[in-house]
Formats: sequence, C-alpha cells, structure tokens
Amino acid sequence: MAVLIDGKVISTKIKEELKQEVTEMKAQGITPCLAVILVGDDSASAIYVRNKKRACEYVGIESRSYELPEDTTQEELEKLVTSLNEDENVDGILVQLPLPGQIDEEKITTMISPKKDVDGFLADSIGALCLGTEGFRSCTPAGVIELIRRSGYSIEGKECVVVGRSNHVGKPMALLLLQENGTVTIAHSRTKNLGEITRRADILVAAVGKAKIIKACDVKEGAIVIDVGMNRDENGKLCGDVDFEQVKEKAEAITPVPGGVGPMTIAMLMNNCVEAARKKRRE
Ligand SMILES: NC(=O)C1=CN([C@@H]2O[C@H](COP(=O)(O)OP(=O)(O)OC[C@H]3O[C@@H](n4cnc5c(N)ncnc54)[C@H](OP(=O)(O)O)[C@@H]3O)[C@@H](O)[C@H]2O)C=CC1
Ligand SMILES: Nc1nc(=O)c2c([nH]1)NC[C@@H]1CN(c3ccc(C(=O)N[C@@H](CCC(=O)O)C(=O)O)cc3)C=[N+]21
Ligand SMILES: [Mg+2]
Repeated sequence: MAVLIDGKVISTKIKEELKQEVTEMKAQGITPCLAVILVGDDSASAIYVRNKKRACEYVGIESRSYELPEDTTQEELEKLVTSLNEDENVDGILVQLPLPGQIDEEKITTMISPKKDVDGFLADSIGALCLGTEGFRSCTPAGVIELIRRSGYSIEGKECVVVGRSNHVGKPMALLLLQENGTVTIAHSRTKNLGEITRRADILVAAVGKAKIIKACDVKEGAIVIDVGMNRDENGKLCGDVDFEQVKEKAEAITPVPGGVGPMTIAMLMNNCVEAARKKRRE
C-alpha cells in the first residue's frame, strides 16, 4: 500500500510559513493584495474562487473579488484589467479561466502586467522558467514540485513522465522537473504506446483531464504518482486522472483527489502574491 501524499497538510504548512512572512510585511506597512476576476457563474470556478478567498484570509493577503455577469463584454473586461494593472495597491491579478465564448481569452490574459502575473501564465513567466531566471512559477506545477520535495523524495536523475502538454500545466510541469534535474518525457494525445512510456516513470505526473485513465498496468512498481486531474466520475464524484484504488497498491507514493495537488495550487498562488508584494517593495 502506497504512502499517501497529503496536499492538505503540506499546503497548510506552506500557508503557515507565508502567514508569518505577511505578518512581518504588515508590520512594515505592506499588505499583499490579490485581485480575482470571475466572469459568469461556472459552479466549479466559483469553488476555486471561494477556496482562494479563504486562503487569502488565512495568510493575511487582502483579496478583492470581481464577479462579473456571463454576458460581460470584451471592452468591460479590458477596462477592469487595465485599471487593476494601474492600481498600485494590487500586487497580483488572476483571471479565472475558462472565459465565456464572447471573450478573447488570449487578449485578456496577455494584457495582465507581467509584474502581477501570479498565475505564471504569461510568456515572460514561462520564458523565465525555461531559462531558469527569476519569475513567477505556474502554481500547479510549482505545487507538484513542493509536494514531492516536502514528502522527502528527490527528483534528480529520476525518470519523470508528464502526461499532458497544456500551456498551463503539462509544459511548465515538464520544465520545472527538468530544472530539478529529472530526465523528462512529455506524453500527450498523439503519443504512441502510452502505457510503455508511463511504465518507465519513477515519477509520473498525470495532467490529462480524463477520469481514471491511468491504471495499475500503466504504472511501474514503486513509482511516485502525482494526480493533477480534476474530473467527475460516473457518479458525479470528484476524481483524478489516476485510478486511485488500483494504483495505490502498486505505487510507492500517491496523491489523492481531492486533497492532493488542488490545495497546493492555492498555496503556491498565495506564495506568488507575497513574492509580488515583496518585489514591489524592492523597486
Ligand atoms: N488541481 C489543480 O490545481 C488543477 C487541476 N487541473 C486539472 O488538470 C487536468 C488537466 O488540465 P489542463 O492541462 O488544463 O487540460 P487540457 O485539456 O488543456 O490538456 C490536457 C492534455 O492532456 C492530453 N491528453 C488528452 N487526452 C489524452 C489521452 N487519452 N492520452 C494522453 N494524453 C491525453 C492532451 O493532449 P493534446 O495536447 O495532444 O491535446 C493535453 O495536452 C484537468 O482535469 C484539470 O481540471 C488543472 C489546473 C489546476
Ligand atoms: N487563471 C486560472 N488559474 C488557475 O489556477 C485555475 C484557473 N484559472 N481555472 C481553473 C483551474 C483549476 N484550479 C484549481 C485550483 C484549486 C483546486 C482545489 O482547491 N481543489 C481542492 C478542493 C476541491 C473541492 O473543494 O471540490 C482539492 O483538490 O482538494 C482545484 C482546481 C485552478 N485553476
Ligand atoms: Mg473563450
């Protein structure tokens, strides 16, 4: 039976550390501030927004929420992002994705000031990650690295396989594992013999978005299995990309869904907000 990697416990530890740091910053008159924009009433997105708000309260970050109607226009949204870019008091801006169809998502996200890109989604941030220079690290991949590290496992020299190559998760995940000196393979929907590749992994990260697609036969005995997926199973219950019940018998360590990567994403978002506020002070 695998070790359970508890993202709730580890993320709470990180938020405690940040809370201390924020207390010190506040004593010097600086309160980090995160602005979150949610367009429409997508129920899943609303849960993330609520969790983020709660985390901000815990850490001591000021949180501003902009909950806009589903029929918000491109122009209205652009105006809001521009005003938040210009607002000296706002350290981080997060536009919850996906946006409704009438909105040009690419145009909106690229408008965000690179100094306030706490999601780590902009070309500046991804470029910095690629070059190994200073910049915001994408929250979910950074959370996965922290989960592995704080559970006492090393990445150096290990065979790492990332299933998924999205700009927000798979690609930055692979870059971060590479930076940690892993030997990295990226698999995706066109990959041939996927099982053969995933079975090579010492560290397997699933970021596919397909419920329980990774089975015991896809996993090497003793692997560390990290499940980024957030899906609904046949009963409408939240589940990951990994068939947890099967794979836990074979893996050395495994993350659950919920309670694994999700809470870490939020902890790393808090970390990026604190970093943004700290950087501003140095300017
Ligand atoms: N826990 C958290 O904090 C977060 C969780 N998520 C969850 O993670 C999952 C992935 O998110 P995201 O990266 O945004 O999703 P995308 O849909 O953007 O990307 C999915 C990736 O998986 C690949 N893929 C799809 N089907 C298969 C298959 N059958 N075999 C191999 N690869 C496949 C796709 O390949 P191709 O490129 O060829 O199409 C693509 O690269 C989702 O469940 C999402 O909800 C996302 C963000 C944060
Ligand atoms: N600009 C932007 N940035 C994002 O980072 C972003 C986004 N848009 N759009 C949606 C995805 C998804 N995402 C999650 C974050 C936390 C949990 C999370 O906290 N999950 C908990 C709780 C789940 C629950 O309460 O149901 C868990 O897995 O235990 C999940 C998913 C961030 N995303
Ligand atoms: Mg759109």
